[in-house]
Amino acid sequence: MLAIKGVSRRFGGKTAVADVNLEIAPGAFIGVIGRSGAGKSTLLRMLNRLVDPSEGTISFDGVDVTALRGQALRDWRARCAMIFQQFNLIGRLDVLTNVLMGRLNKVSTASAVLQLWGLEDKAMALAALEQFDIANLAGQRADSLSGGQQQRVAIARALVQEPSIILADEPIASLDPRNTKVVMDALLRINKHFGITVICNLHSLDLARGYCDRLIGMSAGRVVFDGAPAALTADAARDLYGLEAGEVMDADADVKWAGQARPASAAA
Ligand SMILES: Nc1ncnc2c1ncn2[C@@H]1O[C@H](COP(=O)(O)OP(=O)(O)OP(=O)(O)O)[C@@H](O)[C@H]1O
Repeated sequence: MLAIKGVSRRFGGKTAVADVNLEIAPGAFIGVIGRSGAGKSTLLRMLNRLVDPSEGTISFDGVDVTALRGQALRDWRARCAMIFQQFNLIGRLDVLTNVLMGRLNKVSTASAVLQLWGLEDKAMALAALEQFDIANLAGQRADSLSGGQQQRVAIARALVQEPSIILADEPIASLDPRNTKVVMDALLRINKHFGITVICNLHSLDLARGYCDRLIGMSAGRVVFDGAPAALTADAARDLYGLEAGEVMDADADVKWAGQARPASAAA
């Protein structure tokens, strides 16, 4: 169980996240939604300690992760893998080596520096690529891939970290609709097939409704909605997004997703 208690983060005089209290059960697929600047990225980045809270605590299975230092902090970051909008791959390296980077925390420092990967690690990395139908790209340079392929490599890299939680910060923001679906399906597969908790910041309300089983709506740093997608009425969504509502809401979204938890093609 991930427990966030009284967490706030200020940058100078600006409060990015204000007094957030949440409990997140293992195996959830959470969508964090809200307009630009609502505090979604800051919240996610605090969970794996890329940013430290100004106040409050974050604990996982009873361990205070806000107090971790050194190796214990590195171990937590490995358990709490992050996926970014811009993929964060090493472009000049091949796909397999990029995925193996997810094993860095599991091998000795000497092996990591010399990039001496064991057969088991390589097999694991290849298996992860196979999960997302891109094992055939293992030998290609990462920067020769399309955005959707690169994001699947990043998801495979996260998977070989053997994480308990995957944090995805706007993972589809730079992708076209076809690749958006491929990447969201990959995250759904990670969640349903491997039971890994996924917490995903999403700009599109339609996607959040379609893929997530719980939505956390943020506004001006505060959590203003927390519930099942079906509980987020069109009026509540308009309150959450204000002037951006038209941009993020499909006019027929309520109808489209009514009684349909997630896209059938995405089933694990
Ligand atoms: N490192 C920083 N220094 C100063 N201000 C920051 C920093 N990071 C975030 N902020 C501010 O905190 C607020 C919340 O930002 P955050 O990026 O968490 O929002 P967001 O909901 O993820 O927005 P977006 O959807 O545009 O990414 C914004 O006003 C932002 O300008």
